Amino acid sequence: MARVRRRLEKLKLSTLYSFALCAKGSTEDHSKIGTAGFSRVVYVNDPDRHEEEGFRYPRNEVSTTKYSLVTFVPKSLFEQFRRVANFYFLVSGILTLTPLAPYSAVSALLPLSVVITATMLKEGVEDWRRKQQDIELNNRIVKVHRGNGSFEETKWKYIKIGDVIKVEKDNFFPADLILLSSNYPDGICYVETMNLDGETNLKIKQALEVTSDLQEDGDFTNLRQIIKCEDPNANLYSFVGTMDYKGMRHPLSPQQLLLRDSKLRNTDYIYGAVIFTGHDTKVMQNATEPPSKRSKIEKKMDYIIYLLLCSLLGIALLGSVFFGIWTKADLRNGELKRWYLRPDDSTVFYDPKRAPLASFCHLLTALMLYNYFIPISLYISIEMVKILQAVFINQDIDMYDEESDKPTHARTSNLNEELGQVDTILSDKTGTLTCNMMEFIKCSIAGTAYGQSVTEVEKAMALRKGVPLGDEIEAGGHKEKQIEESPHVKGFNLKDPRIMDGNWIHEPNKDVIRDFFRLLAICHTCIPEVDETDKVSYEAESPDEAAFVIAARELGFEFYKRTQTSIVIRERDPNQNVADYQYRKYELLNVLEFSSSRRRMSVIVKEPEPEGRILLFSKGADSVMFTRLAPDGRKFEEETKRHINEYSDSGLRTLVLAYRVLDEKEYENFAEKFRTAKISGSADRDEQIGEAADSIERDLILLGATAVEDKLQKGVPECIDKLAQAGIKIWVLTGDKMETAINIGICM
Ligand SMILES: Nc1ncnc2c1ncn2[C@@H]1O[C@H](COP(=O)(O)OP(=O)(O)OP(=O)(O)O)[C@@H](O)[C@H]1O
Ligand SMILES: [Mg+2]
Repeated sequence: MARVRRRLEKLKLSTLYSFALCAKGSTEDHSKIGTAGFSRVVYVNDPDRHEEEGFRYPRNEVSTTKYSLVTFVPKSLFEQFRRVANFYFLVSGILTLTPLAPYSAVSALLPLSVVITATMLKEGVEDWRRKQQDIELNNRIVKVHRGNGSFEETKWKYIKIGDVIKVEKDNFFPADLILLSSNYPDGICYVETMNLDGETNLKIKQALEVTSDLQEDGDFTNLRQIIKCEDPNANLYSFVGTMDYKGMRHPLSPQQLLLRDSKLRNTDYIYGAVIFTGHDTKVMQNATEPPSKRSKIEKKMDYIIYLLLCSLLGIALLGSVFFGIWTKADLRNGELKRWYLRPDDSTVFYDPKRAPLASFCHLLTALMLYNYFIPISLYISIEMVKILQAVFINQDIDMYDEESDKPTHARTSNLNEELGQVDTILSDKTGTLTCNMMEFIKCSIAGTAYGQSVTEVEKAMALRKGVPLGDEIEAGGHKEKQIEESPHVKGFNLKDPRIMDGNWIHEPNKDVIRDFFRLLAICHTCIPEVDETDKVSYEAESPDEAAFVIAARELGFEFYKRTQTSIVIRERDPNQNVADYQYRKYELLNVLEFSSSRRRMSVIVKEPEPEGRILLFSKGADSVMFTRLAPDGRKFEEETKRHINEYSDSGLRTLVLAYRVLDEKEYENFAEKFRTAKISGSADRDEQIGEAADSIERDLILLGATAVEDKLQKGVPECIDKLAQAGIKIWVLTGDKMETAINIGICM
């Protein structure tokens, strides 16, 4: 559900682009920078100055408990007496203190206090556990700069705004930080945000180029920076701010923001400046007080108790009325026919005129006498049943996963019975139902379809139609030979002798094929990692993009190196020895980042000499890309569209690739507009950036389309089948093309 919520949030934030990896120096012309809306000022490496200047920021100590020592008793008592029955027992308990009580007050108040104490104890224990967690968290250790380049181990709770801290591999960030540098020369680091959004793929963050050379402890001795940024808010995916450093103002984006509760991975260490602490951090801003969940049964129970209460009142009322009438008659006649009804032989009631009063007092007594109607142990026994149910659930061997050695875990026993009442399941698709391991399986280049592998959806459909999965199956509208499974590279399953092993050079449209794979090798935000044997692997935020760079590598266009201002690709000469490489260094001018609302991303690069052209490479959803083609860039439009439809019918995720050559003048115009938009602090900054990007991503020339498969996880179809048999509806959320989604749905 958290992921679903995040996604809805993502949709809402659709206009917030973050053009973070923008490569060109953005430091010029800082007179234009506005800082409207940036009320938070952080003096980096000078934490004491905030107080002197009158800025009050919270401490980094956090508390997630519901109660404190002082509030525990009143607050939890209040919670207890919000339950109807408990409140009723309280009232009737108080009444037993009066002389009207038919029994001693102890016998009414004792059981009530036992019930209340037991429940309060349970609350207290749960809250104590939370407190222990907080204490553990607040006392974790991190290295903080204490002047003269020395970093001292300090407890998390003592961290202040403006501190420079050093976080080491596999540790959590103690507060929200601005990344200053890492052990990598280009200032990148990898972050796992599982605690924030449940995603397991690593995210890449990158420091500003001006700070990324602060590589050693000693470099921080005289460091002075002023960061101005937005106020604390709960939005995990947006951040704007500026950093004044070395006499220049630089824009900050989510790319430099490291969030509390995320974890540093695959990076030895990073240096960061603290900008939000404690309850100001984004993750704490997101934490709402856990609502006390009430199951349907509990709500129904309240109704039943009201009903019982009404009957009780009815019975007591009826009894009292007759008591009044008969008593009056008896007293008047002086007969003692109904001796058992006669009021006490006291002066107050022993008078026929006082019969109504006697009757009223009888009502109160009756209410106390009959209160066993409402069982006081009701809540307790239901609580016990639920605890037992939770124990059974935890021990259920059918719900134990051998692979990960994990049993089920009932985190809250309040809602057990609700499990049987579920009628709709909302689920995320990518990564939840599917493996999130993209495989490049087909592509359409210059109107020709390549790739003969068979997708899961095609197999499922063939099976459904009763077509044997033999030599030939109908796939993608034309007959294809099914090729034997051979061990293949992870992320790459394109099988087509026409383009493999450098054979693409003999294809009629070889120039388009070359541009297609160059685009795949350049237009993305992946980071390469070269090992000792010169083998390249990739880290990517988006698994789709990882599949693209792997495909490009397998076909001889290896994305080899990325700096903030360049991309190097290593091309294998198709005519020559495999070991022969040609290095092509592209100057990276701008990255127009992907966002869910733009549904596309672009990269602007300058080719190496002799061509030296400025190129815009773009990839995105067919719905946005086809409308952006130039009239003379639509040569392969029809075939490509047809192939895309076939791919989506096979349940593949498709993207359209296109490019454009920019002339110098046009680029300069754009670059100026884009730069101004990026460093502006004004409210419509994002629109300005969007507009600038929009103005250049036009008149594109179509190259082709890619098709990537994301297999369903093991057991998903069976599980969904079982759920469907139980009459449970399933809603799946995805950003895929509709046809792809439908076909995967059918496959499920
Ligand atoms: N890296 C990318 N570059 C360009 N376009 C992309 C990229 N990733 C996705 N798209 C396009 O943008 C559309 C929306 O993608 P988005 O990633 O926002 O969907 P999503 O909500 O994440 O769904 P899913 O979880 O299935 O990926 C996709 O249909 C795709 O066509
Ligand atoms: Mg996606």
